[in-house]
Amino acid sequence: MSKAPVRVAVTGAAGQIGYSLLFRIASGEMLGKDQPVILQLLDLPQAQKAVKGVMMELEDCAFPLLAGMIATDDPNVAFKDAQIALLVGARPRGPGMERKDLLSENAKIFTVQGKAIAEHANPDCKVLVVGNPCNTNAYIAMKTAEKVGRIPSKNFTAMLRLDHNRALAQLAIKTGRPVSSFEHIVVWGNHSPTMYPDYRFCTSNGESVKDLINDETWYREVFIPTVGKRGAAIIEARGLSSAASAANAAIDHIRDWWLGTNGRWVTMGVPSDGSYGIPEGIVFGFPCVCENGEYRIVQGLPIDDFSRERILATLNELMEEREGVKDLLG
Ligand SMILES: NC(=O)C1=CN([C@@H]2O[C@H](COP(=O)(O)OP(=O)(O)OC[C@H]3O[C@@H](n4cnc5c(N)ncnc54)[C@H](O)[C@@H]3O)[C@@H](O)[C@H]2O)C=CC1
Ligand SMILES: O=C([O-])CC(=O)C(=O)O
Repeated sequence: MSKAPVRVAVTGAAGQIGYSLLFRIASGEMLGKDQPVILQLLDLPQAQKAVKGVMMELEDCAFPLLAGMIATDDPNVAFKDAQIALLVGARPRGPGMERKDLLSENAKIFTVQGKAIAEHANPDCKVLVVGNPCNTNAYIAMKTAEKVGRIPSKNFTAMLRLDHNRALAQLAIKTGRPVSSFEHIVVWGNHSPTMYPDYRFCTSNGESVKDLINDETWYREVFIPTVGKRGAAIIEARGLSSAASAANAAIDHIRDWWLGTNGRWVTMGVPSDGSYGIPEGIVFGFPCVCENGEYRIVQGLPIDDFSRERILATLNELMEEREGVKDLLG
């Protein structure tokens, strides 16, 4: 017997990430090739015509797993009974803008959507915030939802997976080894240039990547800034922010959370439970493993002086962002 469809809400459905994301969800790449889905698409009133166009193309793919879809500009309708909510819709960064510039503009969206999720979504809804600044937007949605109290706070996550994937790609290029040979990369902190891609635990076919590369200057002066500033480099090159790679990372994040990682580490932005001294509730990139639809922060990793400094820098930025939205949260 076929499985009951899973309701997946996607905001910003008419946008460039939406255009890469929706087709892959409908084809089964996110929840599995035997899992039907119903897409619940949210966008602004002025984007409804474009959403209809995307739905026409989804129809034309004749995806066997696409069990239904709706388009709406009402968050209460979009999140109704959703088991997964992908919050993509927000204004993206243009050339020369930093993520901070987006903070106040996009923050309001996430109070409205956090409340709508809390009131209408499935009580175990898994939320991934992609729209930037994604860590703080996830924090805003979580805090707003906490006032209603139906959805566990730990279900509000932010997308650090693109940074994780970017770090893997840079290591593969540097060593000439396949991406699939690497394990145990971590990207700590904020999805911003302060993030800390940490290769100290990373192995390739069981060998230490740090020893293999054996070049601390490359690590500190090339690898870390290349990964941290990759978003800006894409904007510079394309004139638009990353979209297909962002959609791919969103698929990876939810797929691993939903189906498990078999012990592999993945980076997820999750509300801190106090691990590694990160204040509770701050949405922070941590190494996680996923099993049975739950994630768990990998514990007990040693933090040396350099790492402590980097982790504190990205934490301080997140604390400032939190301070910046305090008034919105009442
Ligand atoms: N966390 C990450 O790694 C990444 C995050 N991003 C972020 O993802 C977001 C979306 O990027 P794109 O798809 O390229 O942008 P886009 O401008 O192409 O699309 C955004 C869509 O969101 C819609 N939208 C705006 N406000 C909305 C609201 N209140 N409710 C529902 N829909 C709304 C717009 O109408 C538009 O259709 C941006 O914030 C961008 O910075 C992008 C790449 C990576
Ligand atoms: O940099 C941006 O604004 C888009 C983004 O988050 C990324 O590509 O990492």
